[in-house]
Amino acid sequence: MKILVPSNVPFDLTIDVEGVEVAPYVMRDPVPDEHTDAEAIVTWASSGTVLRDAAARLTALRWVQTLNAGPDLALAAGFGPDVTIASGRGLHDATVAEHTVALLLASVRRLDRSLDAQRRHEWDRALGREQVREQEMFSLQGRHVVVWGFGSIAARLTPLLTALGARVTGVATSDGERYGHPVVAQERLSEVLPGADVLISLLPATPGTRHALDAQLLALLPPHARFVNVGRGATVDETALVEALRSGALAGAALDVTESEPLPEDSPLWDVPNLILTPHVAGGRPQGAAGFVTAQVRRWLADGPDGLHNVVAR
Ligand SMILES: NC(=O)C1=CN([C@@H]2O[C@H](COP(=O)(O)OP(=O)(O)OC[C@H]3O[C@@H](n4cnc5c(N)ncnc54)[C@H](O)[C@@H]3O)[C@@H](O)[C@H]2O)C=CC1
Ligand SMILES: O=C(O)C(=O)CO
Repeated sequence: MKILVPSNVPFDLTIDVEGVEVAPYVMRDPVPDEHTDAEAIVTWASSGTVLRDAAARLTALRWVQTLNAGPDLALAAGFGPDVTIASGRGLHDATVAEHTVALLLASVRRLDRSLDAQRRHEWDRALGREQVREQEMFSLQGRHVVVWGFGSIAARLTPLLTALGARVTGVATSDGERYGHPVVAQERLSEVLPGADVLISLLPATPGTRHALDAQLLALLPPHARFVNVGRGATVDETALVEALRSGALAGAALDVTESEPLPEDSPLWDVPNLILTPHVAGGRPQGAAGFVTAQVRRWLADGPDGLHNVVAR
């Protein structure tokens, strides 16, 4: 079996399995002609162009292993029906969960205002006084946090939130349990949101989640609430979000992801005062990628597509 593995990633991706030829390629460049007979390819944060090139030229391809938790780019690349796509679900749980907590605390403690004041060399005690106003700053102790798109990352995030004293309601595609946590179906979101202090979205980008958070749902959140998005930007109607933040219908938001990335220079999101932005950095590098891919290769050799974990398309 021949598997294409990127040679220019800043983490260990050594795959050493008997009977497997590892063919290196440079991520962001087209796959070299001598390796277009590969049966499998490992990708990480690859651009759509490279993935589409692979989809068009790798005629023997049967398996795409992305190291991203979100499979959206690989799914959109147009791989044929004989190609199994598996995601890197689980490889980013710790970093994304911690970044989510960082964004949430930054928003509820109005860290953005303190940092602005620091840059101006101002000791802004008004912030301390505003702490007593519910709208501005609050503690997570006893608060209700709704986590929408409850999966692997949410399972890692939940104990961090409960350690801060928050109560977590998970929302998924159907009622039941995910990773040992009870979850409610997305149809019940409108019942849950009026009692939420925080809404965190970890929704993947799928045709069904486009602009899932719209003006109607935003209007259900109480005015002191915060919204944090670490899933995908396309799941939010950004025009409605900006309107809710500017009108005071929503006290604050923190986003690691936006519908267009990089965020266009003329986007209104840059200048909304109660909005914190980080440039899609929650995930960073996958943790334990070499061990994960090696295990996936062994599963593939033993059972083919049926053996793979994290299959998102087949
Ligand atoms: N900002 C960043 O750097 C990163 C962002 N991500 C994003 O986080 C997402 C989640 O990652 P994981 O937890 O690993 O994925 P996961 O697949 O374990 O969990 C996603 C959950 O969302 C649920 N879901 C899908 N559509 C839904 C809907 N309409 N309503 C309610 N629930 C719905 C799924 O059933 C699943 O339980 C990824 O798809 C990716 O877009 C992931 C890693 C890094
Ligand atoms: O893994 C993902 O899906 C990410 O967004 C990381 O960049």
